[in-house]
Amino acid sequence: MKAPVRVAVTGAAGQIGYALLFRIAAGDMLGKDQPVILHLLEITPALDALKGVVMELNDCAFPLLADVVATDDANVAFKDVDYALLVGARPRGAGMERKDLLEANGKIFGPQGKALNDHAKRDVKVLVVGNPANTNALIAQQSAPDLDPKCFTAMVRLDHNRAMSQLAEKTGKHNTDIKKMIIWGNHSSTQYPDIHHATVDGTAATDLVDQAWYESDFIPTVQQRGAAIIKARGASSAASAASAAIDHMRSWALGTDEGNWVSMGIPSDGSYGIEPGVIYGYPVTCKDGKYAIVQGLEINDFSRARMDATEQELREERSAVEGLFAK
Ligand SMILES: NC(=O)c1ccc[n+]([C@@H]2O[C@H](COP(=O)([O-])OP(=O)(O)OC[C@H]3O[C@@H](n4cnc5c(N)ncnc54)[C@H](O)[C@@H]3O)[C@@H](O)[C@H]2O)c1
Ligand SMILES: O=C(O)C[C@H](O)C(=O)O
Repeated sequence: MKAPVRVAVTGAAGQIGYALLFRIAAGDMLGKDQPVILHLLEITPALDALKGVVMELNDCAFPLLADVVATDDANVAFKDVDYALLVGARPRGAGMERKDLLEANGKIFGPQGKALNDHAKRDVKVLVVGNPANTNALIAQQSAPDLDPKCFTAMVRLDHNRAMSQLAEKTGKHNTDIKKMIIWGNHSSTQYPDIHHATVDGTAATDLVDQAWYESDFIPTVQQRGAAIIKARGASSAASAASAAIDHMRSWALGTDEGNWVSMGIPSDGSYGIEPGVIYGYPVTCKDGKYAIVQGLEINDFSRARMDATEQELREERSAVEGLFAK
């Protein structure tokens, strides 16, 4: 049996937390041979609710769950952690854009970035889920000067999965037939779901669907899917968000499949002409616990305009939060 690894989850008593913890403890994220110690962070008023979640985790008698730490202190929650899923943040309501949450949520991520800087393992893998995820990840990263910026990522995997599901439905195929989907940019309504490199059961996706459907149906459906779920459910996505978080971390830790890639929000290194530093959705392959941007893809004018628009939004969000980077 492997030695246990430490996995921090913030907002552990929230909706996504409730859909996430039990799957991590069951081995869905890091494998059925990897014991985990869960470190659960909540705000003080939610500690009673968190106690109930811990009771339920214990009641599952998971073979892989080695221990649980439940706390309202980020310094305790991030002590020696190998993985950190930063979920704890307010969700948006109907009629809001995710960036409207920056004021309420941005201030959470400076102190948490600093606590990760001071206490986490030096190769910690951080996934920010709390919205607006890309810019919150930037705040955390900028507040952790002693950690490699590559430790910090934001979730666009839910968008990636949504895009695969839409394309599968349209072409009458299964999700598993879709390869090489891309979500470029921000987890927001400017994100650019790009099918120019995608294949469906080995055939180029662009040969199977027409431009009108791509432009006027597929792209807006994927961009607006979060809002559509809020409208239908009266609450933001939770189980699908938790599932995407599991997928993101599993790909990063255990690797991507040969001949395929996934989308991750990562600090831009300037690839594809994107402003260095902003946390931008890119196609990546993962191996040995590291991700690498897929290079050399041909970008046409249609894609370029959309990649630039979502980059512009990320630059604007960055300008709005520079005061929130913790020293
Ligand atoms: N990136 C994505 O694809 C994606 C998808 C779905 C939801 N989200 C976002 O995830 C976040 C959480 O959603 P939810 O539905 O679980 O919300 P929720 O309100 O059900 O739960 C959030 C939890 O976070 C806790 N919390 C608040 N501040 C905290 C802090 N400083 N430290 C620790 N915990 C804190 C709250 O007490 C609450 O229990 C929201 O911002 C939502 O918009 C992102
Ligand atoms: O849309 C939201 O606010 C929640 C989440 O980011 C989603 O995409 O479902």
